[in-house]
Order: sequence, then structure tokens, then C-alpha cells
Amino acid sequence: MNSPVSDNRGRTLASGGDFTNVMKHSRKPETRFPTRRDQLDENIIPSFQTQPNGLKKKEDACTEYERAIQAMVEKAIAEEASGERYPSYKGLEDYTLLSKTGDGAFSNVYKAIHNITGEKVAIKAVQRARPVDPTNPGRRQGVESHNILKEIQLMRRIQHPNVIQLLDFIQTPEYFFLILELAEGGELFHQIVHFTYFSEELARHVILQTAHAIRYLHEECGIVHRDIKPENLLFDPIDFIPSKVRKYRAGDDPDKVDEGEFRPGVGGGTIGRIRLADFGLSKVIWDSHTQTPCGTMGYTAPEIVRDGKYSKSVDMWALGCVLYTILCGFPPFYDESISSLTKKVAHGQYTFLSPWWDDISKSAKDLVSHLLTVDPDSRYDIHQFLSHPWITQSEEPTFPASDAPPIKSESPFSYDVATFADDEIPSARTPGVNSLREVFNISYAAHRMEQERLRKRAFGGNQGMANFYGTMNDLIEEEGEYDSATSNVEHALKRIDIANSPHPRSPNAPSLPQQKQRKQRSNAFKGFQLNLSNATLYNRRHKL
Ligand SMILES: Nc1ncnc2c1ncn2[C@@H]1O[C@H](COP(=O)(O)OP(=O)(O)OP(=O)(O)O)[C@@H](O)[C@H]1O
Repeated sequence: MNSPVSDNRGRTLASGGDFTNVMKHSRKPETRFPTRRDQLDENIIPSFQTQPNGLKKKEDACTEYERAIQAMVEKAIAEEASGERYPSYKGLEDYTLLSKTGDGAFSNVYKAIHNITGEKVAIKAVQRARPVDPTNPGRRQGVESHNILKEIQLMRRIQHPNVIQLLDFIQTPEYFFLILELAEGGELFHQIVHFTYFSEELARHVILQTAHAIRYLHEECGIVHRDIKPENLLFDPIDFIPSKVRKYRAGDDPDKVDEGEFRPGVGGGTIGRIRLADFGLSKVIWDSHTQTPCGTMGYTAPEIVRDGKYSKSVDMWALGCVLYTILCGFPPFYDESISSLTKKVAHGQYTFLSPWWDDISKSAKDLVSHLLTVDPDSRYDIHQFLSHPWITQSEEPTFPASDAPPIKSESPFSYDVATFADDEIPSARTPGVNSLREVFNISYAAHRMEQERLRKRAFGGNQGMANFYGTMNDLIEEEGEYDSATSNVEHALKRIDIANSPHPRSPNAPSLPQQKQRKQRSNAFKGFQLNLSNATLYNRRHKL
């Protein structure tokens, strides 16, 4: 095991790995910003950041460039001014935190600006696991170094326009800081909830870029992401251009938010470039330098090749879930009960629910069906996906997967068909962010568990071989990872009560123009409340 490597400030860069060249794009503060320390005033603001450190600099020592950057930093702070004060993390003195963009059990993600360069970044601050206190033994709080270092090792191999890049990495005794490219638009999740669903053009724009990221990871880096979901799909925003002509689908709310004009090659619905994030669950399946499966040193046993294919197929299944969701506004698999949801995922029980799927092209449905195919051997790989007529926009006929559901499925759930008075019409059309997040998390974890079970079963027949593969390469995951998938489900379940989770939007009475527009479109307005087994993941949409 290598000894820890320290930088010239005495910070430990890493233990147990080759971190002398920490990152491909390594910009160790000293090399990236060589004169920063000299430039800064000695009296760096100690505790909470009330202004960027750079502002304390003596005026007369400022160059024009530095003044311009300071103005940029000040402007960014003023624009973001939420009144919230963020902790001043030791080790992050070069940055001013502008806003919080995400948080987890042991991590917070901030939008930040570099005080010297004016570069906007995202900073993921991950709390390190504390040493066990002998007087208070119990679970260690925080993230173990090997987990975060694995994520960093993976990320440093990656450079693609559709993947968030790691710019820098800083360690202190209490935190790991991942300095990441910023995706200003935030999560795709919010756009799904905002627009209810995406037009086929916008859905293609989103999924195609996601697929380019996956192709790059699978084919050029030998990495499987294993956590592709709308929460981990971020985007760069573009200007919104209102639709010249509004297009409605059957089942639409008349006051569905306008997605705006779609501009080919640019985007729509404020969504420009898609950026895949969060490599916390990712895994290397082959070595991109040696072009061989990990650790096999030239062995290419069919089982190993097959295993790599299985791992990739998990990402393809996830791509299908995302495509399904963005096309219609609700996820393919849902059940209030975890065991039923797990069964549905394992058996691929989903439907193209009428009326919401009625106006979506057959070609799109066929493509979804090839991704949500239960058998990983038959599921589309990334090349088949990229050459499908719905993606290439060719007129070629398309065919459903052999286990595809009928093109038009009446709801297996109970519907309440109701007529709403004008002032009763709710604004809720798609499951709220929280419900959608949880359903995704649970069904992804359930799928990973199922794949893991299948793989274990495949190797189970030959224990000797399983041991052999287990020691010779890390294609076969450690028990811990199986456990983490399982505990993901348990954790998600403990945290939520999907059935009673409130919708983030409160039902608003429609505005007067909306009421007028609705009256013009339909005198007898009818509403559907999609009531999923009386559960809470409901969709409320209205049929004209
Ligand atoms: N580069 C970025 N630009 C903008 N926002 C980001 C960026 N990276 C992360 N975020 C925000 O922070 C959230 C959490 O990030 P990330 O998923 O990497 O952290 P995590 O702690 O691993 O989360 P989880 O526990 O959900 O896996 C994202 O969903 C997103 O909202």
C-alpha cells in the first residue's frame, strides 16, 4: 500500500493510490493559481464568508484584471443573494459559496465562484467518516475515504461534453471537496415536474445526449454508471422561446406549461446541454489502458465478457426508465409496496397507459420496449439504441420487443373520472419531485438487486469458478455493494411514505385567462384522477 501523498501545504492528497498526478485535469491550487496566496491579504476572513476573500485585497495592489474578476465575484454574489449564510469550510478559502444546489446524508453541493479566476463551479463537500469513538461505539458517521477516492479515480478518467468533469479535489481532515464543472440548470427532474412531460423532440434531445455520455463511458472508459436517473442528469440552461403554436396531447391539462419552441441542436424547455453527474455507484468494468476486463491480464473468459455486458445493460435499462418518464411524466414501474414494486421491476411489468401514451409515436414506444426488456441479453445495447429509427428520425418501420406490453393499455388502476369545476382544477399533473425521486431510487435499487441475484445464480453453479473470478477481477462486485443496493431500498423506504408524500405544488385555482382558454376548448371539461391503487403517486390530468 502506498503511503499518503502530501502537497506542499501539508494536505494529504490521498492514501493508497497514485495521487501524485491526482487528476488528468489536475489543477492543484498551487499550480493552478500560483500567485494566489501572495496576492491575498493576510487577514483572510476567518469564520463565515460574508464577502469573497479576494475583496480584502489592498486596492492599490490590484491589477485591472483582478478588479474585473472581483467585480464578477461581487455581481455573482449579488445575483444569488438568498440571505443564507454558508459555512466557511477550511480548505475552501479560494471560493465563495453562492447557493446550495443539493444535499445528502453526508454531502452538500454548492454553487460557488473562484475568487481569483471568477470561474463558477459546483463544490461537493463530503463529510469524512470520523474515527470510531471507543466511548461511543456505533455506526461511523460520514463517508469512508476509499469510497470517495474510488469516485475520484473514476472521474479523473472522464472528459466528455455530456459528463460533468472533475476539476479539482481537496482533502482536509474533516471533508473531501470535489470541485466540479457547474451545470447551471440543475436537475432534469425539476423540468419534468414543471412541464409534466417532454415533447418527443425534446425527449430525443435529452436522451440522445445521455446516450452519448453512456456510449463514451461504456466504450471508451470501460465504466458503467449504474445510477442513471433524472436526478443525476443536469443541464446547461438556454433561453426560453414561447411556442408559436401550442400542441396538446390527449390527456393534457389545458393549462399545461408551455415547453416552448424546440430548436434542433440547441434544445427547448430551457434545456440545452445535458450533463451526467454522480459517479458514486459507478464501476470500472475494463481497463481503458490495457483494453482488457479489469484485473484479468488478458483473460477473456466468456463469463467475464458476459458480466461486463450485464453491467452495461443496467445502464440501458435505466435509460429506458428515463425515456419512458420524460415522454409521459410518470415512471414505468410503481407500486406502493416495495415487494410488489420489486416484482414488477423484475418481471418488467409496465404499460403504455391510455390516454397519456395515445399520442406518443409507435416508434418511441417500440424503442422504450427494447430498453425495458427483462432479459439483459435481448435488451438493446448502446449501438442498437443509437441506430434506432426514432433516434435517427428515419421513416423505417419499427418493431416492439418480444416482451413489450400492448401499444395501448387501459389503466390497470382505478380511475376517478370526475368533472372539475373551474376553480377546483388542480395544478398537479405529474408526481411531485419527491415521489418521483423515491420511485426512481427504489426501482433502480430493485433492478440492481435483481441483476445481482441473476449473476450470483449464474456463478453459483460453479463455486470454484466464482472464487476464481472473485479474486481475479472486480467485475464481480463485493458483497458490500449488494448490501448497499439493498440498504438503498430499505433506507428509501424508511425515509418516505410514498403513499402520503405531499405534492410539492399546492392546487392553485387557474388564472382567469386559463379559465377562458379552457372554456374555449371544451364546454364539458372532464378530469381524470389517476389513482394508482389508491396510492399517492398520483397523476392528475384532464381529458378534453
Ligand atoms: N456539477 C453540478 N452542477 C450543479 N448541480 C450539481 C452538480 N453536481 C451535483 N449537483 C446537485 O447536487 C445534487 C447531489 O449531487 P450528487 O448526486 O453528486 O451527490 P450525492 O451526495 O452523491 O447524492 P445522492 O446521495 O443523491 O447520490 C444533484 O442531484 C444536483 O442537484
